[in-house]
Amino acid sequence: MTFTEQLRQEADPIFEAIIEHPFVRGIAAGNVPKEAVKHYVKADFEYLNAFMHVYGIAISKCHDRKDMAFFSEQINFVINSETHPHHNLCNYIGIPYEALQGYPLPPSADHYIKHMKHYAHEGSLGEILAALLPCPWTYLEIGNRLMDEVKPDENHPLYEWIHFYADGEMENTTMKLRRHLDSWAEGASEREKKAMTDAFIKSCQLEWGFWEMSYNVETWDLNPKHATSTSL
Ligand SMILES: Cc1ncc(C[n+]2csc(CCO)c2C)c(N)n1
Repeated sequence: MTFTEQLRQEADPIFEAIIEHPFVRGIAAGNVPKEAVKHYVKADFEYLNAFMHVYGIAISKCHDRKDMAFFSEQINFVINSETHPHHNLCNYIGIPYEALQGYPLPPSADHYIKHMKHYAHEGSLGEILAALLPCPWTYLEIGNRLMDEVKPDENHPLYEWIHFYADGEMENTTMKLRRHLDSWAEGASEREKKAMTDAFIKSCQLEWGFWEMSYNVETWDLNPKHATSTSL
């Protein structure tokens, strides 16, 4: 079994919990509560900014041009393409995308980006890859499962969202990250493999937490003053 196959096996209960999460079930049924979608898009816009920062730091740790090119292509993909599913969600709730940008991250999303930035600043390239991988991998599996289960037609309000994540590009990104991480793991010590596993499993849990945060419209209830600026 490859290293990333082992990671996937260990994280299986979390992947299942994500697929069964009420927000994801709502995407399947085309009836997610609009407040939850609004909360998700606000947080995800900022999450994607943080994700690009992490890719940028990953580039600074690469020695190989092929790896630099991969991360730089991914930054382009996030800027130019990850906006499509957001536009689909904005159309679904009838709110312009621009109105949902520049908000502070709720606690669980804040935790997730700080977790990734921790590995970006303190970790090896292997640890960064492990922290990043659940992002495309969980979405790829959501997309594939919803395509199989729902087989949405163009009248489904979240048709584009589902198609976007079930698309070959998501598979491609996931496979490239996996291959890179698998080859890194071949030369890694037991201690580093443990750190990479920890980074991966926590990112999977934080992916679940992001759906939960959106569905429950989580806020910094007890400390509103500190929630007034984006905390990137
Ligand atoms: C919380 C959260 N997790 C994952 C994604 C999906 N996603 C974000 S960036 C990216 C490209 C990776 O190179 C993908 C697939 C999301 N939108 N929000």
